[in-house]
Amino acid sequence: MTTPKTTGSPASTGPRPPLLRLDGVSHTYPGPRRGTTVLKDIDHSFERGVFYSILGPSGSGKTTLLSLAGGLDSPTRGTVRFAGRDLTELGLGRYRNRHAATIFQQHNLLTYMTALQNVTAAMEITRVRPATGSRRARALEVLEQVGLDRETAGRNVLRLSGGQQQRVAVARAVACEVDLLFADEPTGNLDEDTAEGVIDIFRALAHEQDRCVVVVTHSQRLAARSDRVLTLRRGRLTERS
Ligand SMILES: Nc1ncnc2c1ncn2[C@@H]1O[C@H](COP(=O)(O)OP(=O)(O)OP(=O)(O)O)[C@@H](O)[C@H]1O
Repeated sequence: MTTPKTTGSPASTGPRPPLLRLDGVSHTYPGPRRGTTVLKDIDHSFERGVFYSILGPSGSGKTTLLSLAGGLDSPTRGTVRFAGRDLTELGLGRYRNRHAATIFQQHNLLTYMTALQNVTAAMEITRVRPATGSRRARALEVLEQVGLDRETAGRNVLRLSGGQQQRVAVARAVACEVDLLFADEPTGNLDEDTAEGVIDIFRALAHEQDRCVVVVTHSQRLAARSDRVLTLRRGRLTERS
């Protein structure tokens, strides 16, 4: 998947906009009185080639931030821009199908499909054309990378353990070859070795394939292996120097 090189008029020659830019982003969930404001006036850029982690206490709004950045919801105030284009103008569905993949805490796998079919179906939606071989072959390769062999790949996802389902979700997002990959606690259900393997994949996506990877986590270990550590607290996002 490629990022549009320019925005605005074809004649524009200014510097390239950030891959993802949040400007004045605030988010309030409806509720009694004025509702609950979870995110407050967040300004931040996410760039290619960088693996970010976002830490923060439970309930601080990490998942909310990820859902706005991943185009699953729109902020109540402010803008989210992909390569300079407002997501509402680009279309959230189009953004999710072409440019951003999210690994959810609940995996969100299609439960009537096998692990392999979950990966190939997502590749079809994002129109991935592997450099060599078929989508099926590429899907099996990525599943293998996350430690799932052919036999496991051919099983219905409901017949997999929680950790195996999590790995299918990681493989599905990786195989989509989009510019931005978001993940909510992607190593939460995994043993140490498998978790390290998943972190290795995220690092390689950022550093070798120039993608942007943003991971929400409670794991200091994962954060220590990311390039930039952000902290969300009381609705504000700050970067650890
Ligand atoms: N759909 C919703 N409607 C109303 N309130 C919500 C909704 N989703 C989340 N919240 C509230 O927003 C706040 C932030 O939730 P969020 O899930 O973003 O936090 P988090 O930092 O990801 O938490 P955790 O680390 O426990 O997963 C919480 O107080 C939560 O109860």
